[in-house]
Amino acid sequence: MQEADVREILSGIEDPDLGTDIVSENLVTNIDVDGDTVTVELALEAVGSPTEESIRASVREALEAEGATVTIETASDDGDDGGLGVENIGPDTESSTEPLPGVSNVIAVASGKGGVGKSTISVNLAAGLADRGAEVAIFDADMYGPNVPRMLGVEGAPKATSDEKIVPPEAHGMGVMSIGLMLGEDDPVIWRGAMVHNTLTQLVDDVEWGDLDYLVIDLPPGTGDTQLTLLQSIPITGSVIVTTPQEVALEDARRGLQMFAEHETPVLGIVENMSTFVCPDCGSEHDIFGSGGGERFAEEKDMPFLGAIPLDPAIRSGGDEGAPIVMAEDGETVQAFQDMVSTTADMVGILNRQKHSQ
Ligand SMILES: Nc1ncnc2c1ncn2[C@@H]1O[C@H](COP(=O)(O)OP(=O)(O)OP(=O)(O)O)[C@@H](O)[C@H]1O
Repeated sequence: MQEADVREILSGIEDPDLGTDIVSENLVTNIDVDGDTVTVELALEAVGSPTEESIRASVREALEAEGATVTIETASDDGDDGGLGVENIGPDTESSTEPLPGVSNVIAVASGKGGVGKSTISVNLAAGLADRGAEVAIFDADMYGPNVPRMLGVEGAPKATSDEKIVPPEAHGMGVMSIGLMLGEDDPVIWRGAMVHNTLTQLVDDVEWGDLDYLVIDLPPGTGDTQLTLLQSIPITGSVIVTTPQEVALEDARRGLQMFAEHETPVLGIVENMSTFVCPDCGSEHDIFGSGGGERFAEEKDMPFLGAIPLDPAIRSGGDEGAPIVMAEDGETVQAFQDMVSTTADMVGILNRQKHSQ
């Protein structure tokens, strides 16, 4: 088999989302043929995305059908975009700077309104991605309610390296950094506000994140200065907007969306949290905050809907005990979170592949 034959075979494989073949899309970044052994490098970066898994599987299948022994490498395999000689991929191509070296994707989780479950979604999204083998860290930028350490069972102050970088503590295989780990519990809220401008950007820069597939950032609720500072200072791949089905929360989500639009930050989609409550005693369904509002909102705004998470006391207890429910064995709530993780990773993949094909 020659390189040209491999290219020919691969040009018969279609990207299920973009509708183009993976060769014209520039997804195939290198082909190496040694007798019957073929090594293909693909510019796939969204670890945990079922669609990207299926593209890998199609490549393998197509080449194996021609009798080749196949190795597939992706940009994320060595945690280092440069390692494959792949240039100009990933979310940072347009900005040309890479403020967070070694970080492939930055997902910001936002909400217009407090208390809608933004931290819960951030923690379960991050843990779900890590569970699929991705290198993940989570940054809790919510200085008014820094819940992430508790939700992941992290205590104590982070350590520092000799060159004064902060090493985030680990939980469930993820690095966890939080303003909450730097602040005393009794520090006044007004002081927290004053810290924002000075420290937030620096804090992200000063942390030794290592090579990451995903950095998940739990933004403070609302659409104010803090959020803007973060959006301006970090190359965000895309944001996840969390809302409840309730009308007031949707109104705030609209404002959140406006903020992202003004800063030209792509939105990955909308998550509806605290959707239907299934009574554990009688099994009947109750729409305590309404239902379907998030999905309708996503439709109205022509945004992807990333999933509906039920109102389930097990989510709260998992959060209180430092054990994100997405990692539990089974059940409808776990499945709802798993689906949200899949759809979000798929959306990250689409954004990256779109950029790559341009
Ligand atoms: N789907 C759910 N079912 C049951 N409890 C939930 C659900 N989502 C979140 N909670 C609980 O609601 C509370 C608030 O959630 P969380 O802290 O994630 O919200 P938040 O939007 O990040 O809040 P804040 O605005 O304070 O940052 C927590 O106790 C959490 O465990």
